[in-house]
Amino acid sequence: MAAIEVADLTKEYGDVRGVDSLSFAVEEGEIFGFLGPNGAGKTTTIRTLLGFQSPTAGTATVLGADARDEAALVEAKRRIGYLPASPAFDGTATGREILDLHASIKGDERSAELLDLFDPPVDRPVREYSTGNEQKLGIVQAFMHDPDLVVLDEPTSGLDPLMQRRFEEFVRAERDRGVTVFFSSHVLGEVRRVCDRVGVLRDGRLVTTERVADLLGRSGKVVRVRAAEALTAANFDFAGAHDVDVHGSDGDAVAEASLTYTGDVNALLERLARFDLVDLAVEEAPLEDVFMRFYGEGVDGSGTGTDGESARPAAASTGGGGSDV
Ligand SMILES: Nc1ncnc2c1ncn2[C@@H]1O[C@H](COP(=O)(O)OP(=O)(O)OP(=O)(O)O)[C@@H](O)[C@H]1O
Repeated sequence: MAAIEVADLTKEYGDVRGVDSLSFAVEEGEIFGFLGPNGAGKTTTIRTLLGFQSPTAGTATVLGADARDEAALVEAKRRIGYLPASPAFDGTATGREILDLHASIKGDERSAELLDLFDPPVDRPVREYSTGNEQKLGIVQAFMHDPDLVVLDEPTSGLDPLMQRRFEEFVRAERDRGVTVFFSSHVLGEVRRVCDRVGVLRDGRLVTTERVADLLGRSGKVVRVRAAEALTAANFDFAGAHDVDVHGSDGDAVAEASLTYTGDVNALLERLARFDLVDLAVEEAPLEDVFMRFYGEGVDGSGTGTDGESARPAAASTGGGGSDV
């Protein structure tokens, strides 16, 4: 049985479409990343899954419980951990009081261990917490009753890089213990390091669900060439070469070129062997480029779009920079 099953799920807020006919499943014991630009419908999906709002159409089950069946969901939630996008803790309570309350409702198998790891200042009232500390308290709360399924809405927003890495290691270790983790994220580096599979949402619709390894494998390699001779774009006019960029031609002692390559690597080496090479680097395509193809306008969702250039304006509109989108 899948830990989460969503079939034709639609949620409308009056005239506003939250999500539209989503169908996907999250298998037990996997880490599933849920990605999409602002307003794509990630939080809507999560809130509908957990029964905080009812779907307009379609079905969702979590640990076998129908999200519309309150009694079944209450039972299932004992085995579910949840970190909302903006945890709304009672600001007057201390972190410890909040965890104690959670323990009285869902149990406490491991808060001591989690507090050692994430270390929010539990003796202070939450209104004095920084955003990151609030997030750390939320992570402790989500995992302290040792749930089978954990649903996390942007769990690392506000965490410093050290804590982000600690969280990533922790989540992978949880997966290795058999815990299912479903989390939404904008941080592609994190998704790449942590997730087994991803679902990509855009405008309320699922553009793809795919294994991260397959996504990267299919997206090709970034190839950088330095040669002790003039190069022109025509030198790279062969099957599998895209986005060719050549610097330095006649008159320069060394010319450089970069391209994205999606073909057979032996054929690439055969081609490159014709040049007097000074240096060669073949790297995995950055996940940013891969996702921009899905996020960008006019991509059909088949996952085979390769026009990274036309997708870039949409990248800017997501407000992200660096590894965030
Ligand atoms: N309570 C609501 N009432 C009306 N519209 C809503 C409500 N909640 C969400 N929406 C709309 O539904 C769409 C999806 O929003 P949602 O918050 O699910 O996106 P998201 O992917 O989580 O975005 P973000 O990355 O910014 O958190 C948006 O158009 C949003 O404006």
